[in-house]
Amino acid sequence: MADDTRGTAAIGVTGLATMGGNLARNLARNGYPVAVHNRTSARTEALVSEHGDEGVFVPAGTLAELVDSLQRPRQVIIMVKAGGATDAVIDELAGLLEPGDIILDGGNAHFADTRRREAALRERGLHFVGTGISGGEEGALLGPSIMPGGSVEAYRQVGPVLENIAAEVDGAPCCVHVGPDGAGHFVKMVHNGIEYADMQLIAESYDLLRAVAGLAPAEIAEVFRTWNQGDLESYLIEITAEVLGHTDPETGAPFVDVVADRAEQKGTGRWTVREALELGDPVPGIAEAVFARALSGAVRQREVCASLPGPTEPPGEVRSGFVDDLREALYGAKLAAYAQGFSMISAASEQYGWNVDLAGTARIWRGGCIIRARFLDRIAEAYRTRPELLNLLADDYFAEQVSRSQQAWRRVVGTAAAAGVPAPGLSSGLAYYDTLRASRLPAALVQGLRDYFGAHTYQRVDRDGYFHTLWSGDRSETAS
Ligand SMILES: NC(=O)C1=CN([C@@H]2O[C@H](COP(=O)(O)OP(=O)(O)OC[C@H]3O[C@@H](n4cnc5c(N)ncnc54)[C@H](OP(=O)(O)O)[C@@H]3O)[C@@H](O)[C@H]2O)C=CC1
Ligand SMILES: O=C(CO)[C@H](O)[C@H](O)COP(=O)(O)O
Repeated sequence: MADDTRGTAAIGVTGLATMGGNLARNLARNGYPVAVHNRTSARTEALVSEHGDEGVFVPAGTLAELVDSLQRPRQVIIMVKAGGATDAVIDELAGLLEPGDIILDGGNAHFADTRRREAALRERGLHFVGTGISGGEEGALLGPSIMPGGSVEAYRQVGPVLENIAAEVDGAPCCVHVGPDGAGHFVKMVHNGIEYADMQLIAESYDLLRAVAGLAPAEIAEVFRTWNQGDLESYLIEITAEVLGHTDPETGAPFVDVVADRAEQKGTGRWTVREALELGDPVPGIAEAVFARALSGAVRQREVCASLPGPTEPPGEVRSGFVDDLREALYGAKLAAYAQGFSMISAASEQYGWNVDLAGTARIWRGGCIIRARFLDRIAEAYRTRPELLNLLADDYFAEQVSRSQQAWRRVVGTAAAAGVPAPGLSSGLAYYDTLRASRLPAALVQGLRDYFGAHTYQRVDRDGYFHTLWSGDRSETAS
């Protein structure tokens, strides 16, 4: 296919489904002649026939043709299914490329796979740039948020292209070199974890507005539209209003009522929680969101438990101000979820020596990506002024914000419990906040119990060292 165009394309894209096809168009629209390839060539042909007038496309029937059509050093973006498919494409490409060429994986790869791939390709003289890309179909076309990892040298070459096709906020591209090897995919994984938490909190708020305040979906859409004018302004709040305002054309029912109430997941939320457990850095809001999806899909368990009793006292009159309280609770819980995500990135950065710039991360999430939100400006500012900030909620601005919200947040969690409406995200966010601010935690008792049954020892508040009480003896204390 590509004989007459050999060596003419600036960059190649293989994998032309939703994301890769639109990313290729984005490159072409920005003036880059782009070589395009897909395992099933019908996709390549469709892309060129439908969008060939948007720029210069060089169709390739095979990966060898794709590589042949690229200027040196070659740059190839892979946008295929994560996992085995990505390995298969990398293996084939690596055999076709030369030292100094760059492979960029823009799929949702696990960062550990990216570390392995980067090390293996480095041995062969190839650069591997594991890159988080967020923004879905529209973002890929109009400007996503781009989170590239890999070496500084590779970024020097491919970075300007990525910055040109990324979303822009205040004149700055939503793309920054996140750090070496798997840093880009790690940051994208956490982005998705926050995405899970954020959507769960929004869903709980919708549920409360419906079950407690008695509003209809179209009315709730209006509430979200109003909320989107203030501190909560974000892409997810904006599209919540769209989805809730939509009516099923077939039945005339609210769209949200004809969709099965079982949330699916591809895995990045689960990965986030698993990695947080490994790092020992807690992300309860993200974990609750992952578990809430799993529980929604536990259909048989839900069936056998469906007749269990709910609150025996009828819910009282809905307080005036409940909707405002809920806005505050949602805001506070969202801040807690973002605080957890940033803390986790910071922990991984230390563990793997990535030196991730948290302010830069917040900046590139301000546009293009699914979790873009007005308050990311403030998060960027918080980490810019205090890069060593241990928890976002300890930043002066966010401490003030959350202290404004917390009383309403408590009322909402209490109302949800009294009404029997599950609110795991809102509740766990509040527990996270209260745990962080507690002067003394019951972890002391946990330590005592561990020592009682397993001689696991404990530390004391009044002197250094580890101690054990002879629980089944005379209960004297020994230093260990
Ligand atoms: N969809 C989204 O909103 C987002 C997706 N991503 C990530 O981007 C990547 C692409 O996503 P998306 O566009 O949705 O596409 P899919 O994840 O649905 O993957 C489909 C693409 O992968 C190709 N493919 C699958 N198996 C193989 C294989 N063994 N060898 C070669 N090619 C293969 C398909 O080729 P064929 O046409 O021949 O089947 C097709 O081009 C994924 O890693 C995804 O996780 C990232 C951000 C957002
Ligand atoms: O990467 C994304 C956006 O940033 C995808 O939309 C995300 O993978 C969706 O995940 P899931 O299917 O698990 O909800």
